[in-house]
Amino acid sequence: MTITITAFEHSPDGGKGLSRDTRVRWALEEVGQPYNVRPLSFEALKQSAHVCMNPFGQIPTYEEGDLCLFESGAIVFHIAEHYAGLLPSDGNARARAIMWMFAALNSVEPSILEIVVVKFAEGDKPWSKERMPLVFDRIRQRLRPLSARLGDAEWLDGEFSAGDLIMVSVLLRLRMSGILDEFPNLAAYVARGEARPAYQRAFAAQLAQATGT
Ligand SMILES: N[C@@H](CCC(=O)N[C@@H](CSCc1ccc([N+](=O)[O-])cc1)C(=O)NCC(=O)O)C(=O)O
Repeated sequence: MTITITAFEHSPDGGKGLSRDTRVRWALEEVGQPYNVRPLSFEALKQSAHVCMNPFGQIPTYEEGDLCLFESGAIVFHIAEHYAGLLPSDGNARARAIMWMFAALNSVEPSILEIVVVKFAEGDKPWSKERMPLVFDRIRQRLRPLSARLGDAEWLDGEFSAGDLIMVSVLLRLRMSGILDEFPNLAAYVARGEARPAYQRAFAAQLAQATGT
């Protein structure tokens, strides 16, 4: 069945791959599933035609037959559940891969998103300058144990999985902050994710979308 995802018509990052459709594109590329994209303007995001698919008026969404999903983590999980290549067949290994998806979204991403809050939502507040170092320290409190756990392994738990896909896409948001470079094994882990042909194809597709090329 035809798969259609939504993405920004023009991503504010100019195609750096930071918007969350990139992780869905990546998952679809990893499992070899073709997909269409419905690009949306910021105005269209808030229109009823889209809000009926995502009550928060955001991208990405995922349509396949009469299934309609929002929430990039849930979309990647659905893809991983229904197409081979992102979750191990062994039951315990599969459960651990899903555990790492949740860890990325619930234990690591929130502290990283605080950077965006301080920069864009609170940038004009007198206290935002002193808040940023606190945000950075809370991110380090998450990256330290993650770095220790990964050690010199290639991926978080054996073969590359949806858990790594989500974790790498979460850590990519740190690129500009410089914090990732304080943890060389995490920086190398992210680079391994970016070097995957499926990621390269996903990145190229979102860049072409963002730049209209
Ligand atoms: N939890 C949801 C969050 C979805 C979400 O944040 N969507 C954003 C785009 S990805 C987040 C994002 C946005 C922009 C950049 N950037 O660098 O320009 C990076 C990431 C969106 O639609 N924003 C428009 C709105 O809320 O009105 C999910 O994972 O799907």
